[in-house]
Amino acid sequence: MTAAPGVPVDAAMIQHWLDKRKPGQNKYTTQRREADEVRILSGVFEGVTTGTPVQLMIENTDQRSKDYGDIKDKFRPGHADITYFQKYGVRDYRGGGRSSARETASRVAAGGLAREAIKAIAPQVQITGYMVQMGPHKIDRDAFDWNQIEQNPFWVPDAKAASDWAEYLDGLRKSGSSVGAIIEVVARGVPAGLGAPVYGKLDTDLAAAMMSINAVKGVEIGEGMSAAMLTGELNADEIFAPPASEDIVEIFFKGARLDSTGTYIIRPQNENDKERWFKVKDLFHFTEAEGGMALQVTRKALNKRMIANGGLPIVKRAEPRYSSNHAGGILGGISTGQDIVVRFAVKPTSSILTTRKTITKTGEETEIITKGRHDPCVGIRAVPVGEAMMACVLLDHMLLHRGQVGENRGTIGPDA
Ligand SMILES: Cc1cc2nc3c(=O)[nH]c(=O)nc-3n(C[C@H](O)[C@H](O)[C@H](O)COP(=O)(O)O)c2cc1C
Ligand SMILES: C=C(O[C@@H]1CC(C(=O)O)=C[C@@H](OP(=O)(O)O)[C@H]1O)C(=O)O
Repeated sequence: MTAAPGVPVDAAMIQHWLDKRKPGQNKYTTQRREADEVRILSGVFEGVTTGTPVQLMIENTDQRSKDYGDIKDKFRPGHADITYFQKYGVRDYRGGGRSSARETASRVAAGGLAREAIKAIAPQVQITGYMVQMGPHKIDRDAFDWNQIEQNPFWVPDAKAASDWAEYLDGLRKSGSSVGAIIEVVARGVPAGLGAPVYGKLDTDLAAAMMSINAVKGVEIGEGMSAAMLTGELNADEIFAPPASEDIVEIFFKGARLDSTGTYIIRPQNENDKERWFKVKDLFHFTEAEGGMALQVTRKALNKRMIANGGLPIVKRAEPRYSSNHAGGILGGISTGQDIVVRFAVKPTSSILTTRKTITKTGEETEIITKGRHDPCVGIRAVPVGEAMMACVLLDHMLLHRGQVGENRGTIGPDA
């Protein structure tokens, strides 16, 4: 993939996300053991992207083709064996091969890099995925807790669901069956204005990206399919002016810079006054601005010391408020500034230990059971994959937006 030049990145940052997806971490996923260790082959020099293509490598170390020996002339119902044969005329039975979700490791690696690049442009953006349904079992939205997501093997924001699902999936797994799931991915802090009319819609690209993940059979944005049941009044996300205390103050520090230790060196307008130079360590999210660095705070959080240290304040109106988010953060293909909410459904794993009817390559009817090491619910490991696709699409749209309109955008307020 190609990222903008100057994005700080190293293998450990990418590895963090790969570790969320890698197989064999608990009894609820495939028992294939892969370290999924990433190596950066090109495009990064002295800890930053150079702007040339970044090539990453993850090796397969635990493939076991012999597991597929029994089904080498048969097609697994629900997997891609039959369509690959119909298209290419070659039955490569060694695991899923090109159709295997082993490939999703590379998506997560790319997503790790995309996250770092997004951080450099819009540090407030947070992308989080979680499961909202496994088979017939839904989470309790009233019990939603962001802090729970990392605390259980299913990435579920509801502690009770996590323990109920553990028992449910264990039973299914032991019986040699599998089950489908729904994953929700939310991007918070995305600025309004990403996406373009007709051919470059943000929702079109997000839907395509999510649909391209193995086993995905449905994608929804915001209210999604349920919008069909609403009236216009119920679906309207009503718009309100934000309170003045929420106004954003952008403070520009002329000549400020980030030093090699990750410390922001801020200096007052008077360059000779060395006494008053001060250093700020990672407390605030500064962004690079022409001739210095800028910091955005709410009017409420504005502190006099920032101005005393040479910051030049420009007040911007806060974003409009909405009564609800049926739109899922996208209207007319363009982000509204609200949370971007995408859901996708994955089908149950097709490689199961229960007998199913199928045919052979030569057309005889037969039966099949699929042994080997398979995920009883692919939804679990699809969570980091969905997050990665969200990151890649958002980064693409941030760069497209910047290419077309620069940093300008329509600001709602008295001067509009
Ligand atoms: C993270 C993840 C893990 C998966 N693990 C398995 C698996 O262990 N066994 C299997 O048969 N399918 C698995 N799948 C699904 C197959 O890759 C997928 O069904 C297959 O490529 C056919 O493509 P389609 O379902 O998109 O039409 C997994 C999918 C994902 C996203
Ligand atoms: C290896 C991974 O998942 C694989 C996805 C997969 C499939 O059909 O999609 C089938 C299994 O592959 P194999 O039988 O070759 O071990 C899973 O283990 C991975 O995600 O890294």
